[in-house]
Amino acid sequence: MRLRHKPWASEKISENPQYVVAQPEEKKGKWNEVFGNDNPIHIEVGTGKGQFVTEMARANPEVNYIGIELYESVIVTALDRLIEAELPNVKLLNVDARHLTDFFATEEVGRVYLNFSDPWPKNRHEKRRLTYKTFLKLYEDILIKGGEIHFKTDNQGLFEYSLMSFSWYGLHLKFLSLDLHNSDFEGNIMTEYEEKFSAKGQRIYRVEAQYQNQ
Ligand SMILES: C[S@@+](CC[C@H](N)C(=O)[O-])C[C@H]1O[C@@H](n2cnc3c(N)ncnc32)[C@H](O)[C@@H]1O
Repeated sequence: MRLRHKPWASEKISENPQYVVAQPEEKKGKWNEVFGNDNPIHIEVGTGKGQFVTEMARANPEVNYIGIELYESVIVTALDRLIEAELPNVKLLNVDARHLTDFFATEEVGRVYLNFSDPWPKNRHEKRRLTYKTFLKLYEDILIKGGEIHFKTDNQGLFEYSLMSFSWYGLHLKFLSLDLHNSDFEGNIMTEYEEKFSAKGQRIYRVEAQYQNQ
């Protein structure tokens, strides 16, 4: 993700706490109160400019979505999208996913989406990959029993690594596709990166990984 310095982003984010939730650690264990219903909560880690969470929220009003993004200069575009969409079932958090357990209680999250996560191809950066074992432990700590990670990427190396990491952790792999756009998967909602890479002819890989802790 190419980052552009946007000095006004911080102000815009703090002016819109109904979309980019301020002090999210105070909402830990209370997200259903924030949304005002008992619907499941699905999170996207590394949400970028927010197309996926916004369109998922529009398509699935019975699910609450939270997009998590580290950079203000990126999340501010997702914020514009949410202001425009006026949907009650989607929020954003401007936080580092390394601290997910500060923001969500045990079994508070129904599903984790990882879309086009940064590949960090160098071995010495393995720990930064969002499918590294320490992240899988964080997701396990906040997901419902038998919860799932739904993962899409165009990056073959990251996909192979992630399949091994999921398997090593004991997750059960389902609906594995090596070419999502030429598969029988229905209802795919594209992310910004997915649109960009598939337009260049890149294949999209997808898998669902389920924790075996029911
Ligand atoms: C390659 S972009 C993909 C964006 C979007 N999911 C898509 O498919 O279009 C990855 C995003 O993940 C964010 N990200 C990476 N590590 C993160 C972390 N530890 N916590 C929160 N966001 C993170 C990056 O800032 C970047 O915006």
